[in-house]
Amino acid sequence: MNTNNQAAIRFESVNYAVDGLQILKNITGFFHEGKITTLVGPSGAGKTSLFRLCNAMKSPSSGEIYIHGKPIDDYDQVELRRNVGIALQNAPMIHGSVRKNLDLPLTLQGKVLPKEEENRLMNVVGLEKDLLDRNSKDLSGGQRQKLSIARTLVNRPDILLLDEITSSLDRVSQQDIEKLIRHINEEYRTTIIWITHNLQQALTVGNYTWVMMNGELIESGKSDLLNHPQNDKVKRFIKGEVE
Ligand SMILES: Nc1ncnc2c1ncn2[C@@H]1O[C@H](COP(=O)(O)OP(=O)(O)OP(=O)(O)O)[C@@H](O)[C@H]1O
Repeated sequence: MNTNNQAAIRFESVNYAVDGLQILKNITGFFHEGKITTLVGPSGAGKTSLFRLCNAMKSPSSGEIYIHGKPIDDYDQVELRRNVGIALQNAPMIHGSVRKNLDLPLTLQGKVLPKEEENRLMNVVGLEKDLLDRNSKDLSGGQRQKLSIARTLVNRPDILLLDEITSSLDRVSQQDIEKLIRHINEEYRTTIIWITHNLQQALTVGNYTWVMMNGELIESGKSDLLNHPQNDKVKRFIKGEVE
């Protein structure tokens, strides 16, 4: 298998330890370019830690990570953070208007986001442009999450890391966000890696899945593996016997 051509991110024997505690253990695997891969596993499995390595917030203790075939250390940090966007569970906002929050990635670079681009991004995520002048604290949970995704898209990342972005939302907003992420994936061919605790969501939105437990990548493949896991630990996790 030629993994280089297909891999947006590739891990080769990656270990990650903090203060002698082994958090990620010998991770080898890759995330398919242009596809949606979900990352599932019990609490504390190491999913968020893996994300921190993907955008170089942290470095592995040993092993190699490649982004589009190039070692992660060969990227300029700023370039890497633009290519690899991240959206978080609680969609953290700065004080002030929706516009101020949307423009933030460019403001931080001393640049201005053109009005047309603001309107386009609001439209992509399905937010009315009238909301731009509202205070971000007045948005609903679903709207905040859409704004957080729009803000991530400002830098046109080709890889998007999503950490539990729907877990605090009601069912309708959750489905709305799922639709939006599928749209972004199809329209821009963005590679999506999505941490979720919702196995049904992993089955419906993901093309592929990684199951992590206790710092290890236990099973990976097409999402359907969640219906027919091979590994006994994964079987127990799916039955809800491991939280
Ligand atoms: N900086 C750190 N110092 C010490 N321990 C850490 C640090 N970061 C993570 N850990 C530990 O590493 C393990 C994996 O944490 P991580 O947050 O990556 O798991 P997770 O799968 O994302 O969990 P959850 O689903 O609950 O968010 C946990 O036991 C956590 O306590």
